[in-house]
Amino acid sequence: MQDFNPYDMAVQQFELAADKLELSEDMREILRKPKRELIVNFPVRLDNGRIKTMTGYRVQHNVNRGPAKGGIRYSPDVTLDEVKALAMWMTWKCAVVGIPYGGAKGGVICDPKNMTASELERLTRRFTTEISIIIGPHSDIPAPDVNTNSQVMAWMMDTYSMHSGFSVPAVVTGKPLSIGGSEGRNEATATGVLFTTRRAAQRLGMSLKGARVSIQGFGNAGSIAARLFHVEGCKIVAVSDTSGGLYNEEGLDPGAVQRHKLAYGTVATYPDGQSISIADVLTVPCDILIPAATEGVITEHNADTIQARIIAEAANGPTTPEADVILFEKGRLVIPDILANAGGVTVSYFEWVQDLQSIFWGNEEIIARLEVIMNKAFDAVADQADLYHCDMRLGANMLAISRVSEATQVRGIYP
Ligand SMILES: NC(=O)C1=CN([C@@H]2O[C@H](COP(=O)(O)OP(=O)(O)OC[C@H]3O[C@@H](n4cnc5c(N)ncnc54)[C@H](O)[C@@H]3O)[C@@H](O)[C@H]2O)C=CC1
Ligand SMILES: O=C(O)CCC(=O)C(=O)O
Repeated sequence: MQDFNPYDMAVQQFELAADKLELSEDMREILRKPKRELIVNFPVRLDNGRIKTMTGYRVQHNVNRGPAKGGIRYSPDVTLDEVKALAMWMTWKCAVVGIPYGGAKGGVICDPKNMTASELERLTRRFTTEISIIIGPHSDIPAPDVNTNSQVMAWMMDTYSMHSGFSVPAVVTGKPLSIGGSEGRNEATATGVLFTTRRAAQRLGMSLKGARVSIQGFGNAGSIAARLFHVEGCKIVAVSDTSGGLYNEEGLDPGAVQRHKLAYGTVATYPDGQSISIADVLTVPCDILIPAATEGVITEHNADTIQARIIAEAANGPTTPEADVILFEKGRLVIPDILANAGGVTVSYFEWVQDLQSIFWGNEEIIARLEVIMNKAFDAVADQADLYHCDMRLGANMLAISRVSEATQVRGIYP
């Protein structure tokens, strides 16, 4: 894993699709690099009175189909190349589900688990000020990602609004409902994973009732997926977080596991299951695997041992191109990240539209609209994959890249 570079991987995936599309070298030159990369170093006062200089990034990959859109992550592991990869994947994701955005992503190198709420608030407010030169409701709209949540979005919205002199709710999505957030956004990523998995299961003639599900990562995407798949009738046989994994072939109660995590900080010590390693969660006997943590976890070293029939990528970039080849040869159906987890950004789009109009929709309407978009995108990607006899990642990337390339072409390139 030492040499793993998410941006190299994203470019490799891009070139595979560009080759298949016979995309011109000129167009590749435009699409392969991010449009803007902002690096900010900024001081944050810690609770002990000391100042720590933090480094953060905001990268806008492409804005030809609309304003840049994408989450902000807080983690000690954030790098510029990771943010560049995530921004590129956002461009393809928005194109594949047909919402009018380009792609962006942001991140701050920090250790949020060892920071107090007031330190995180000061960090967020200062970071927002630093990147306010490129974000805005019509230019670049952040959202939550790893280790950020609706409270962080509220601080971002408030800080941006303080500088504007009036409230600008549409500058971020994933906000609390009380300040212009949307019904359904918190559950949206996992809901989209469920909708696309349902569609995949239908294609395979597989029932979700009683299907065994293993989930890596138990945060926003993973824990809510556990709940929704459980309600769907699936058996959640394994879960994990950074402290370890847990397996129970009879099925875990996601609500009880979540309460345990809230009380003890991890799922790994939940008593009603057998402790397994973080790596084993990917390879336990199951029908559906949901990587919902981080990049580069399914590689040529473990792809062969994955038993799931469907791999629904809630996480961004969990599977390397080498692993994709193995999984395809073994007949595993991978629902690629830019499709499987696009429910999050789709409901973010609904939130932004509602904020701009100051008219708000009910949860039922949100879910119904989301299902239409996810099903349509799934079918388009599956048809593309069938047509080109390739896996769904290549199908999704081809579809997305052709849409972005068409928008770029039609807008014209200044000589
Ligand atoms: N939150 C959202 O709306 C969206 C999130 N995603 C992606 O989903 C993934 C998870 O994001 P969130 O759930 O929002 O983050 P989160 O911060 O709420 O949860 C992340 C979870 O992953 C666990 N984790 C991290 N590294 C791990 C590892 N190596 N092995 C096992 N567990 C590990 C953490 O302990 C935590 O439980 C990320 O790839 C993110 O980019 C994608 C689309 C939207
Ligand atoms: O909701 C959004 O705008 C973006 C969420 C995100 O960062 C992602 O889809 O990876």
